[in-house]
Amino acid sequence: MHFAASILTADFGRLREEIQEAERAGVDWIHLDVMDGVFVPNLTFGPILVEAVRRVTALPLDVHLMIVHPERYLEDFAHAGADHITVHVEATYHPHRAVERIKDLGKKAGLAINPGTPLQAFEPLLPYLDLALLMTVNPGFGGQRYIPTSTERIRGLKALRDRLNPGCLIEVDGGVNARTVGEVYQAGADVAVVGSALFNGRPVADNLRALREVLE
Ligand SMILES: O=C(CO)[C@H](O)[C@H](O)COP(=O)(O)O
Ligand SMILES: [Fe+2]
Repeated sequence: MHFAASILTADFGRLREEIQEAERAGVDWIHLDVMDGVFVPNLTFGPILVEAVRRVTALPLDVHLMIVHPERYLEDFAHAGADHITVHVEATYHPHRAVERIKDLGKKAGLAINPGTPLQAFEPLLPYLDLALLMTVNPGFGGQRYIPTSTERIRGLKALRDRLNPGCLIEVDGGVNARTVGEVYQAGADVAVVGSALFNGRPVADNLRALREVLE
């Protein structure tokens, strides 16, 4: 399983050090949570920060857009250095158009769904996706508890993915920690986003090792 480190709960006053520590610890991707205060009840950052992070790491930048009408900003995030761009199916009238635009920009395209959205929302678009992101908390904040019914949804998504697009990665986001990572992995996740279980004041390497030990 791959780990995408979400910087949402990192110390932004020492973001360079936090990211470089995560890179040395062996995380696979850096996950950037973009929030607009409309789609979710929180505000974070935009392309300027993605560009700054691009300058401090060579790891793939996995940009999770929690913003309404994300098509307005796809080009900006692509130019800022995003490698993967994920939009929410609930945030746009035209998710297929957004996914095609991301691929035209030369980036890997992801589609995300909220915990309250039926899995079937993935069905028409799965053949076009590089990433299918399943939210396992309500988007907006780090450090929330994993919603237990998500595990069955991961299994369902894996069945859909295996049938419609075996090359698409299943990414799970929210509440992944040493207590939940085993069940997320067994249910079929390829990538786990981890925020507060990695950036919490303790060394990132120790935190990542604790997650990997569960999987062994
Ligand atoms: O998209 C997100 C929240 O909307 C974050 O990626 C997610 O919450 C990660 O943080 P944690 O691992 O602490 O749950
Ligand atoms: Fe996220």
